[in-house]
Amino acid sequence: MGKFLAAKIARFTDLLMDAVCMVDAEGRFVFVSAACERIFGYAAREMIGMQMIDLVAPADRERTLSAARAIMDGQPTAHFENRYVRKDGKIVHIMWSARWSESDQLRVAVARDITAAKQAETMQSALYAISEAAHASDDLPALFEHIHQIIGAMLPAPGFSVALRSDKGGCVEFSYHVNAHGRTEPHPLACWLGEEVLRSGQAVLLTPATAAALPPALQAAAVLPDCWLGVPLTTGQGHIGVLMLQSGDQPDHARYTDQDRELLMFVSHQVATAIQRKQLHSRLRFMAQHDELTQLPNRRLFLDRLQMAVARAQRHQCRLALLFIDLNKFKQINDEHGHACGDLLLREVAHRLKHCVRESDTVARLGGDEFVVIVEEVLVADDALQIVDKIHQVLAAPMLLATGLGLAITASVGVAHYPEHGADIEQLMRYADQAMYAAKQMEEHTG
Ligand SMILES: Nc1nc2c(ncn2[C@@H]2O[C@H](COP(=O)(O)OP(=O)(O)OP(=O)(O)O)[C@@H](O)[C@H]2O)c(=O)[nH]1
Repeated sequence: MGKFLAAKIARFTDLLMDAVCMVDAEGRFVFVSAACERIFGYAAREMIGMQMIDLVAPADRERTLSAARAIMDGQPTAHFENRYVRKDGKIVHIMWSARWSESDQLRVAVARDITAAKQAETMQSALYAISEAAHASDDLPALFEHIHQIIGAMLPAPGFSVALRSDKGGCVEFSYHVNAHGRTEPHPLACWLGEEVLRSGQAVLLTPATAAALPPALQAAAVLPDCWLGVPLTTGQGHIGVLMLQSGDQPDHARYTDQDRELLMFVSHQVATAIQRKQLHSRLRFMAQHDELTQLPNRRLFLDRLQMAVARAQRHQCRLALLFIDLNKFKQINDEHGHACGDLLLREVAHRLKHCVRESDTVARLGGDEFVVIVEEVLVADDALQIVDKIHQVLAAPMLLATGLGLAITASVGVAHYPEHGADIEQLMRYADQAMYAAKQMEEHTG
């Protein structure tokens, strides 16, 4: 090829969508085609003489240097991918094909900007991962942790919060909150951001440069070197909450950009749907396991809990007590004051029974006016008897119902102890039921 033609071709490389670069043995750019300015943001004259590695994103430097060494050892590379930091601080994803020219002592490389394709791929896999997480997570806290991991793989997210619209009013309640130091109280800035995003329904990007727009009390906090990004969680029912990221003390190029905001907005729809699905699932599960009137565990959940409590007591060789409680003459209350008044009384009884035991013990409603209590870690039989006394006392205190009526009620209580009165749940329940029946007989004779 004549010298004249070669010079012409060199000029045509400016037309290429891909960039052509030449790097010398010391790793400095000696030639860059015009496309480099579009991809890297530096003019050709600025790039010439720069160390190639200085432009590579720090996390990819080691990998890039070892690929460069392999190329210089005579192994041409066709699809090497790494990330560069543009002059404006944005990250670009590049796919390289490169070869070492021994005679020219130059590495000749063609670079393709694959950022858009990479982002689409990232977004696609994040959307898929979020919908998978909605199935794989047992409950909302587990789902939030999953979502934190998924979003943390796309964007820096040492700080991550999900705040949901409170049932009680228009404001937000933090359902998940982690910052770079672990789980702490939400920062006042996070609270403000949550309210602001929910109020406006718009994404908000807070950087130290935008701190002046904040309420004066928060401005000092926002001068920290980190960025905040909040996006609404939107479903068909409107804005159900806010997703917030906090960058932590990151170098400039790791701060959030408008691109990140768009990415998070896009993903947030999937997150909102996943949260809503999980909330609905949790509500359905709660309804299947609890009594609608008193919100206490129902018979099914009680049987599960009793089974587990007996297994635990067996394993640790400790005791437990099972209390069967049946209200006395409850039918009369219904008959004299009406069913609605009976309902209020059952609710109040449930509330009082719960206060007779520890949080870890179970109070359940078997149906009608029958309640049960599982008391774990009972040391001596007397412990359970003290609880029985307490139950009689709390029920005897008149219950001021919403109707203004004050009613007192008594109950018959039967107690079964594990292991003395039964080795399994059937035996224990039979014993407690009989003991309760005996107590009722006694009550009827004496009362
Ligand atoms: N208000 C209300 N009443 C209920 C509910 N479930 C069952 N009942 C009523 O509870 C009453 C239970 O009657 P009984 O088993 O005879 O109980 P009791 O009147 O306390 O009789 P003793 O236990 O022998 O003292 C019945 O009248 C049922 O209709 C409920 O959810 N709400």
